[in-house]
Amino acid sequence: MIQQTLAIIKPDSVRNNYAGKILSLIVDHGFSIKAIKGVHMDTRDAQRFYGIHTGKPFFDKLVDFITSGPCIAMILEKENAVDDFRKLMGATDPNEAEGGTIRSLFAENKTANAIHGSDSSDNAFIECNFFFSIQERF
Ligand SMILES: Nc1ncnc2c1ncn2[C@@H]1O[C@H](COP(=O)(O)OP(=O)(O)OP(=O)(O)O)[C@@H](O)[C@H]1O
Repeated sequence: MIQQTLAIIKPDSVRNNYAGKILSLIVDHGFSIKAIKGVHMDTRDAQRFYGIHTGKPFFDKLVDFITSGPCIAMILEKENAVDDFRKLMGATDPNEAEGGTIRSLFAENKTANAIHGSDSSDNAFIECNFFFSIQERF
């Protein structure tokens, strides 16, 4: 089934000049970039985007990090996009990420971990609409 997912190249990747390499990996793995834009989230945006993690011990650090610089937000499309992109990202902690994944190659640590991808098709729809106005539901 063709799906869309929301990806964010996080501020550490932009700062480290890894965005181009990450975009190439994404395209080489068969994802079409349907929409793309630079975003610099403020604290309110970040608290809303990561609302599900409110109250967790890492929440404030996560909000500080994601607002620390510009990101690149994208809608990616392909067959089975949500799960396939999670595989391409690798585990949240780069020390546990499988070789060849974006996080194994480019993440610094569990907070500065290079990339975000939606974790379900329902969340993909919500997250794509957070950054872009989309009509069609995949
Ligand atoms: N135990 C933790 N310590 C520090 N940061 C964490 C921890 N767990 C999650 N995070 C941060 O919160 C983000 C969202 O957590 P989540 O569990 O949704 O991870 P993920 O699905 O692998 O990553 P993402 O949502 O960014 O795609 C993670 O990417 C990471 O930066």
